[in-house]
Amino acid sequence: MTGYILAIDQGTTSTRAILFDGEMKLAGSGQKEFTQHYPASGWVEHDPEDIWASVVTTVKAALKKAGRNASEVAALGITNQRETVVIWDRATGKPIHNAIVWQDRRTAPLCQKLKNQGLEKTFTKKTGLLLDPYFSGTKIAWMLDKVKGARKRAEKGELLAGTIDSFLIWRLTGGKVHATDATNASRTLVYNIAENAWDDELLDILNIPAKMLPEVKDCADDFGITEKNLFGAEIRILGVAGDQHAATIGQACFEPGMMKSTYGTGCFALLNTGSDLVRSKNRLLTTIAYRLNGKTTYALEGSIFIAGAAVQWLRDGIKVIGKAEQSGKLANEADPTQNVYLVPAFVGLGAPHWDAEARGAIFGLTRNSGPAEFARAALEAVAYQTRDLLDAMRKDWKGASAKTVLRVDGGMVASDWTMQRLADILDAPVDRPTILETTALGAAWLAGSKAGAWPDARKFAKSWALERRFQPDMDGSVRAAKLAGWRDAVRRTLSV
Ligand SMILES: Nc1ncnc2c1ncn2[C@@H]1O[C@H](COP(=O)(O)OP(=O)(O)O)[C@@H](O)[C@H]1O
Ligand SMILES: O=P(O)(O)OC[C@H](O)CO
Repeated sequence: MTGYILAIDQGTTSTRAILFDGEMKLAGSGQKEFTQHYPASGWVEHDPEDIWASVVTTVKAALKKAGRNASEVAALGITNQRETVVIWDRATGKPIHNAIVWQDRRTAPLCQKLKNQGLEKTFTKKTGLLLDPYFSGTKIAWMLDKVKGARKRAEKGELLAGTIDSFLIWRLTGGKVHATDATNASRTLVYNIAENAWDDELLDILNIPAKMLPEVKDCADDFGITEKNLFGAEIRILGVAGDQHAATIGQACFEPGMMKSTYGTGCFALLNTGSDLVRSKNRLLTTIAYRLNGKTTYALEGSIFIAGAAVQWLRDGIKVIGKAEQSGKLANEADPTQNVYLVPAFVGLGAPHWDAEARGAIFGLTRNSGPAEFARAALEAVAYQTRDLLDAMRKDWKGASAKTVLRVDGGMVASDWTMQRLADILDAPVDRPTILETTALGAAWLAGSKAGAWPDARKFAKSWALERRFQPDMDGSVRAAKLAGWRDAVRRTLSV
């Protein structure tokens, strides 16, 4: 057996396949973007066939780049965009509808109806989540309601449901395995995170037949074997985790109190709380960080919907930059005496506000405000939002000490300006590792350690290497004034 481990990172806008060698170094990779479908305002869909095709193509590309065969791969790990959900035909493997993506807001009326019935407490107590369209459960209910004959067929056992990992496992194993892992299950709104089981009462409320749901396994577990004809040899699937959970593992945040934040399209911060299932009083989510050898580790999560997407807005929306990497330089040119704030509620606000109806706003414009002030406001918004999450985490759990160091990853951490401003606003150090593909690395570690080809968690954690630490360097009174301005801007943006 060789130590080559393959990771599939199935993200919101693209799929990446990465082959790591026995030294956990990148040996080859492939990436493919796919089409985003916006069939109505606030709706976001993916064609599951596009996703499947991108997976097959990128795996082949990664093997080819590395000059390796599938027979040399000891194991495969899958990590995926979370909450996005597919329903497919058990007999043919064909989806009955496009995948409904995590960003999709179509089930807001259903969530409101359930809230009006006083059910949010029940959902939160059992799942650690909130009644927001973000999560999979109401999306499954919507498809069962709207696709003709779907609920009857689901009741007869003809249809299967699952998050993207589950759909890929079904396809990769040629329809032999219908499974998911505990982290993906914990994002569905129908999984009891204290009992580690699908919850009959919640399934009943949403009218979802239990028989359409996958078996829930540990993150490092036996998820079946890929069909030989796909990649030329069978590969064992031994690791699965939602992308933010895989990044937590890839950043080696194995100890309670450790925290990572990933800055891609959105920003997702996870704080490891160990075996403590912390119930947030500040509208953070409680989630399963990972489940290994039957032992569940929990996390508090703050989810921000717009981070790098605000940089895309600078580039594609108001066209003040040509490339994302120009944003830091432009922000650096902003007039320090102007207090311009952007609240990027383009698709509502996530944690800790959860305001689906709020929309983006900009405050503090003067006749001198221009592209530089807009760029600074967009980048600073990411720092302010992370600060709001950290404050909420500290209020919720004593283990989140004032000494918390943030480990960061994702496309946006390439911006030194943003990382420095993040440290300044958090008043805490920000650590950028040498390996930025932490999500894929986390999935690879799950599979590699299960295969016995990669080191255990303790040794893996020792291999984490710092590229640069950003230390806070802002006067306390300046920080306080800036935070007061931000909080005022958010107050004026909220819809209620
Ligand atoms: N140098 C940079 N400065 C600021 N933002 C950046 C920079 N490079 C990339 N980004 C932002 O990072 C995001 C891409 O990160 P990535 O982790 O690939 O996202 P995702 O996985 O969500 O598609 C984009 O929104 C882009 O605007
Ligand atoms: O695909 P990403 O990296 O934008 O992550 C999406 C998150 O998992 C959504 O919860």
